[in-house]
Amino acid sequence: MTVLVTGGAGYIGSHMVWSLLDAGEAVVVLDSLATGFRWAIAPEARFYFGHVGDRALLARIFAENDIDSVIHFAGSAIVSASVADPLAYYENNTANTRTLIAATIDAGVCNFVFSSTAAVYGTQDTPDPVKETATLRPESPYGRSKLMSEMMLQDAAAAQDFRYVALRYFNVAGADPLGRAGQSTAGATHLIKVACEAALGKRRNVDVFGTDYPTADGTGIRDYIHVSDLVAAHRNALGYLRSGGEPLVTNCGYGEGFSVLQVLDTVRQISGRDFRIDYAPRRPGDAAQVVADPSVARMKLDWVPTHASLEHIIQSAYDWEDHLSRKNSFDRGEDEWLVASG
Ligand SMILES: NC(=O)c1ccc[n+]([C@@H]2O[C@H](COP(=O)([O-])OP(=O)(O)OC[C@H]3O[C@@H](n4cnc5c(N)ncnc54)[C@H](O)[C@@H]3O)[C@@H](O)[C@H]2O)c1
Ligand SMILES: O=c1ccn([C@@H]2O[C@H](COP(=O)(O)OP(=O)(O)O[C@H]3O[C@H](CO)[C@H](O)[C@H](O)[C@H]3O)[C@@H](O)[C@H]2O)c(=O)[nH]1
Repeated sequence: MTVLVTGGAGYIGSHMVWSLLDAGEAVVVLDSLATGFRWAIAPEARFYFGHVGDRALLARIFAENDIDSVIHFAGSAIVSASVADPLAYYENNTANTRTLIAATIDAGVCNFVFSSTAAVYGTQDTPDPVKETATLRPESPYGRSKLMSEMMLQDAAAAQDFRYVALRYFNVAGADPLGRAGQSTAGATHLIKVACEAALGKRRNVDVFGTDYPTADGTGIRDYIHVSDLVAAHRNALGYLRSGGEPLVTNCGYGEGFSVLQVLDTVRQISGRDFRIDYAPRRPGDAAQVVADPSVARMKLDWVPTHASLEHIIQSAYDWEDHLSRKNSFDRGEDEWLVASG
């Protein structure tokens, strides 16, 4: 049995591929390399260069491989970019996901794990950890594009022999403890990566977006989850579906929130380096506070996080950033050649 991982050249997908291979699974990756990297895909995985929206390519991939499950990471993931270009987000996150769901069902494959997001919740009435049953008020086209995909999955599962787990990730950060993968995104906007880059002198400063939120220090609060724990939740989701589990939507977060200023202080402590901080207006589409209630994942998926510490997350993100700084230009040249040659 083989697992198709879309977006397997990206940050989270590349960790997933390593984890599946570690567990003895066969893995096929489909990625357009829009934001991912050929070198980030573990060599033992079979790689198809192309788009999730390409129905003919999907049919070929299903025909050429003994796929029993799909894990769908491919997508566009930046909240502010979705505000600037909403239709691009509805196309890549909603329309292309529809194509993939249809091709998966056509191929007779019935297990589907989907990358959803805490951005489906938006700001809630209370600062309590949010449950899956909360009222959904996405504040950005990104959140809405993912929520529509969840709805398609729900409707498809009601009508077909098709089951899914939608994992609503909170803020994913950190890197593979074995140093094989990490977040390499060019022009990254995620707070922990941005702060590690600043600590290493790759950025001039860090902007704090909003100091007037209704939180203890006025800055946004998020639930940061280590990428290895997130990937473990996907492995459990796969096991759950393969043993006949019913469709499930569940949070993936720890249930503890940290403010932007707390994160920046921790990056300073761990790196031992100071960097410039500027206070800036709120970023469009951002919610004040988003913290998970993780009880459904614990109960239904037997998910037991083992990396739940902000210091540990930041240490691994910083180590990866340091590693990236030392990557030589030969690697970059090789990657460009592979993109050009497809
Ligand atoms: N990083 C987070 O904090 C976070 C939080 C919640 C949800 N997510 C979701 O997790 C998924 C992975 O995010 P990531 O942080 O690894 O992002 P990423 O940009 O590093 O990875 C996305 C990968 O998908 C590929 N891709 C994009 N569109 C494609 C298409 N149409 N066809 C084929 N490949 C395509 C990219 O080249 C890239 O390799 C996304 O769906 C994102 O919305 C991420
Ligand atoms: O340079 C920066 C970057 C971020 N922030 C702040 O830090 C917090 C976290 O921002 P990120 O950009 O790291 O992450 P988001 O919360 O915007 O979004 C991330 O988590 C979401 C779920 O909560 C979505 O899933 C989405 O895919 C993913 O990008 C926010 O309060 C943001 O305003 C800053 O102050 N300065």
